[in-house]
Amino acid sequence: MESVIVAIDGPSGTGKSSTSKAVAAELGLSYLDTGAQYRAITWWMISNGIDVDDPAAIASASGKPVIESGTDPAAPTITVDGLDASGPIRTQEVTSKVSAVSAVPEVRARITELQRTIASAAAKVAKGIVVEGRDIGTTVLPGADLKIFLTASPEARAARRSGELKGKEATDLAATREALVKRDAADAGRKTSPLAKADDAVEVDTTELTLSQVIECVVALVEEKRAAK
Ligand SMILES: Nc1ncnc2c1ncn2[C@@H]1O[C@H](COP(=O)(O)OP(=O)(O)O)[C@@H](O)[C@H]1O
Ligand SMILES: Nc1ccn([C@@H]2O[C@H](COP(=O)(O)OP(=O)(O)O)[C@@H](O)[C@H]2O)c(=O)n1
Repeated sequence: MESVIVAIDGPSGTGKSSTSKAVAAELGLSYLDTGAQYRAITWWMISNGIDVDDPAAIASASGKPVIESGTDPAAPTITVDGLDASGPIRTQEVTSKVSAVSAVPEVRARITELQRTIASAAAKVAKGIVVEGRDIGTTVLPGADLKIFLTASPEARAARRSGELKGKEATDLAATREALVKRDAADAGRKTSPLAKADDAVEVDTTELTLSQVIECVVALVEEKRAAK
């Protein structure tokens, strides 16, 4: 069977990671979380004292960290210079600074190249890959076999996110919603490969859907594409 490349994009909290992981696991595909890569480079910048509001400083350091992603959907990994970054990349500090770092063109060029290398390797040696992010369908893999753009209301997304944060870092729903809307605006408003739906992407509004329903819908779309290949 030929390999399949699936691109899943959308704003924060629409269900990209949970859906992508489950679809990849169910169909025996690899999985790549590109947001984790942008978070990892942001974590490295913070840890190395680089001012995230100084795009020139970020650009000149952007080639330094070695970022590696493990693509098993059952146990995805992310390391920076060989160190496990899976915990530190989820802090509120990284979340609040990632949009500034990911808007720097040199950062995007470097991470995009890494993503394309991982996707083409998976297409050669495995059944294919599900890649999730913001610009996968538009910029990273414009030739993907299937492109999905997930959406959901800001209220639903904030409720999902604050449910996750409970017990970890105290935050209320309004603050979560505000931070999320601000990040969407930064991601959609940047010059280089902004968050956007590709013209040929299938849009799925997940506001009123359960996670299982979204997974089922995407699995059906992938199987349809595979059958037509
Ligand atoms: N359709 C859904 N209904 C309810 N909760 C969902 C749904 N999709 C995802 N979630 C939950 O919302 C949170 C954010 O999902 P996630 O997959 O991390 O989104 P994204 O990767 O788009 O930011 C997770 O806790 C996840 O379990
Ligand atoms: N393909 C991508 C993926 C993420 N990103 C950036 O990385 C950030 C974190 O992405 P994420 O997918 O981990 O975010 P959540 O949806 O999990 O909150 C986004 O807000 C973007 O700034 C990007 O610019 N391009």
